[in-house]
Amino acid sequence: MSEATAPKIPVTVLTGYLGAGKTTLLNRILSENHGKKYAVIVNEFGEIGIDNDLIIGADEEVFEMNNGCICCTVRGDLVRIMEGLMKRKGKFDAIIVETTGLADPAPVAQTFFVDEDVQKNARLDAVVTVADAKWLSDRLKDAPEAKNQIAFADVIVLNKTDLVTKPELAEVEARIRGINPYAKLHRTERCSVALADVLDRGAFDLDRILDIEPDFLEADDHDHDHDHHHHGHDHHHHHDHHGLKHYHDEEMQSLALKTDKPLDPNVFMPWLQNLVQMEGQKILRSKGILAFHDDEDRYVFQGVHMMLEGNHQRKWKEGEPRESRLVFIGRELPEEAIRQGFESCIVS
Ligand SMILES: Nc1nc2c(ncn2[C@@H]2O[C@H](COP(=O)(O)OP(=O)(O)OP(=O)(O)O)[C@@H](O)[C@H]2O)c(=O)[nH]1
Repeated sequence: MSEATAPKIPVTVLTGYLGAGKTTLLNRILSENHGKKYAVIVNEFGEIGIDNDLIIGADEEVFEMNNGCICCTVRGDLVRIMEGLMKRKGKFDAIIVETTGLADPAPVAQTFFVDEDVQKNARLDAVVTVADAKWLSDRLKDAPEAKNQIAFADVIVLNKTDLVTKPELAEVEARIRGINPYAKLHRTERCSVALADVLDRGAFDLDRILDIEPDFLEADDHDHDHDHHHHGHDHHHHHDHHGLKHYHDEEMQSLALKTDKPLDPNVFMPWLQNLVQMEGQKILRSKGILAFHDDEDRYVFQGVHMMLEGNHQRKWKEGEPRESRLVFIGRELPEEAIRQGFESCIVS
């Protein structure tokens, strides 16, 4: 097939606020028996890549864009990775981009319309937003990214229905519908949706997006304004690319910890539980891969506010450095206390 008539590769943008279930959905997609080859691009907030390690699916190629939101700077990265993938066209059936929970999906979606090379070869199939039934209502009050993620969605996976009552679920669904009445919505536990409900939807609706963002198709250059808005006590950073707004929550911090010495599980687990119990309002998200003393298996933990989950994931591989890596994401993180607490869990 000639370049001009070759079908464009569908791209699914997977978004949703911190801890909503994006990686859970991605893993579900990748581990199904779909017979397709996906390229996955992940973008993480925080200095140490942990998500990359939590994505299962041996066959997929995972490209990592680290540090920061997919926005003015990281978008260059996205374009570069996309261009690299296009050179290997035919090797992939589809591309999935998992954004950080703090990314505004608008500039990501925009890349597929304003970058000429990308636009020639790929088409945005759908923006799929995972919404956390337990925490979304709170985040709609204090995180503009969360609202934009809902507004831009073609498909919404309203996840963690197990953590809320029926009336709470109806309430959060009504809030979502107030922002986006159009998206197809699926209520899920552990993101259990049929693949066909999220992939190859042909759902991205440019006209609707132009209603929300009239300047969506304006290619931006480098002269963006930076101004600051105060939303209540929160401080957000707002770029205006010829009218296309996207936001950064400048109070959001990430704290990464690392050690190559083993941790004592009998000290670490109570410390972590106590920490998220006490500071779970400020710590929105935590996760880590841990090497415990006298333990042949890697331990993975995940936290969203004060809720924690953890399990042994697999054996440490031969030659793999037995290193513990953790990240805490939140506002006003008690950094010193966290560092000291962590140090005290190291077996000396
Ligand atoms: N109770 C409950 N927990 C869930 C559900 N879905 C996912 N989780 C848990 O929520 C946590 C976060 O899930 P992830 O899939 O890592 O969320 P994410 O959106 O990729 O997180 P970030 O990439 O850090 O923003 C994990 O501990 C999951 O096991 C659900 O339906 N119910």
